Amino acid sequence: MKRRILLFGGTTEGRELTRFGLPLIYSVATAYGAELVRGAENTEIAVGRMDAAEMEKFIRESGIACVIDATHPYAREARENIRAACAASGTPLMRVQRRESAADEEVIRVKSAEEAARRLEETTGNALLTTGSKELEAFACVSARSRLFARVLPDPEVIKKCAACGFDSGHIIAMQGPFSLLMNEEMIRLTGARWLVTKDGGAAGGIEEKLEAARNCKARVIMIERPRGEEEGHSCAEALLWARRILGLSRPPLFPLLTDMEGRRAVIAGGGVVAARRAATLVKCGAAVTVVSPAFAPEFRELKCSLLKKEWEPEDLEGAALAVAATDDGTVNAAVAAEAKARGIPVSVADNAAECSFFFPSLVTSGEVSASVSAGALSPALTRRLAERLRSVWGEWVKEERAALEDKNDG
Ligand SMILES: C[C@@]1(CC(=O)O)C2=NC(=C\c3[nH]c(c(CCC(=O)O)c3CC(=O)O)Cc3[nH]c(c(CC(=O)O)c3CCC(=O)O)/C=C3\N/C(=C\2)[C@@H](CCC(=O)O)[C@]3(C)CC(=O)O)/[C@H]1CCC(=O)O
Ligand SMILES: NC(=O)c1ccc[n+]([C@@H]2O[C@H](COP(=O)([O-])OP(=O)(O)OC[C@H]3O[C@@H](n4cnc5c(N)ncnc54)[C@H](O)[C@@H]3O)[C@@H](O)[C@H]2O)c1
Repeated sequence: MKRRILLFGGTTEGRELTRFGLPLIYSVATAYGAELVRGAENTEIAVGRMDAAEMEKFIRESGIACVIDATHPYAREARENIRAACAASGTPLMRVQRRESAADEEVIRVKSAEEAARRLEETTGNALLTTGSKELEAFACVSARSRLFARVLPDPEVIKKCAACGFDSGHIIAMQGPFSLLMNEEMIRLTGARWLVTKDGGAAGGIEEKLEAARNCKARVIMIERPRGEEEGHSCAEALLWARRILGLSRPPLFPLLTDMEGRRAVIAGGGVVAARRAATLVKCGAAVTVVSPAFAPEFRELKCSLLKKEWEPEDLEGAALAVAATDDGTVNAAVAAEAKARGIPVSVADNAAECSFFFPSLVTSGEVSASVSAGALSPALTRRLAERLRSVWGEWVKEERAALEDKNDG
């Protein structure tokens, strides 16, 4: 049987992961969620909710090599079922989750939809609920129901549920996001909302557009916080790389963007063997290399670069054309990556391929003639082996081809 990835989606991240032609079974709760990924290459769609036992059976019977859980941060039950099914069937699992949105003092933060409803009950004025249909029952306790407008997905089941919760058609906005700032503003105006209720869905959930629209329309925001005690998930890029490595899938080759580093500042965080190897490559390319680290491997003695004996700090990236994060501390590497990206400096992160804005190549040189080897960041060990073979012949080949060209020009 063909080995495939089981992707639990229904979110922006889930949809994003259907774009790469991975062999997927895309599991989604509603027909509407399925509609959104129709036509995705290599993707079979499974509609409907499953409990843990059904998931385990599905995994065992469908040739599933690994599972990606990209369900909504609030879909706690689905997440627990997925975790249990993977543990029971011994299937590798990666959780994909968007980052939490930044705090805003103006926002009233609550723990649950029920608490949001209680807060609304203490207030007056219309409210636009953008928390989705699953949460609607919680708002049934609000006595003046005509104050409430529900923005939900245009799915027949969802509309039925709205009606069951007492929302008549004049109080339902059935539409698929993402919603722009202008659309949010218009909906707040149309409904005369003085309150906007939202979950903390992170950037991909359109939270920024909601918050700004509310500010502009002078509506107050009630935000339902994410369930506590939950670990941060991985990014789509990490999941993509992880799944490709597990299934041994290829990808289009990386495009080697050749850059003139002569005399330009390159900053490396970390002073171990990986840092030394990268420093050597950059020095060979004529870069002015600065290495920041509390300690340095012996390899640095031979290298012409500036050594700053201290822990890395953000200011170290000042004026850099290129950055490399190669400490043995993942938190420091992540901080280097974030700072470089904020400053628009390309950065390679030695312990996390998914966070790289460029990949450090294996460079094979003879004078100014270079070849760059890469295994598409899928197997650095393969890259290294191939580069070593090429290095053993490269100088000779360059010499021979130069001579052949000269013969041709002479003759
Ligand atoms: C080419 C080279 C340049 C250099 O480093 O100078 C290089 N890695 C080399 C060797 C190497 N790296 C590793 C091993 C042990 C592997 C094993 O044992 O299987 C070996 C082999 C060995 O050492 O023999 C471990 C490793 N590497 C990365 C991760 C993290 C991850 O993938 O997420 C981990 C796990 C770390 C951990 O466990 O924490 C990530 C990256 N390494 C890259 C470059 C980037 C893309 C390369 C491409 O496009 O193919 C990429 C994706 C990002 C980046 O760093 O820019 C150099 C060959 C030098 C030469 O000979 O010329
Ligand atoms: N991409 C690759 O080729 C590759 C290969 C092997 C390992 N790795 C990854 O790269 C990392 C580095 O590998 P290594 O073998 O060079 O490790 P290492 O242990 O030899 O060196 C780590 C260096 O980081 C420095 N450091 C620690 N905290 C620092 C801080 N706050 N600021 C600045 N420097 C700090 C240490 O002083 C040390 O010099 C590993 O943790 C591993 O995850 C990458």
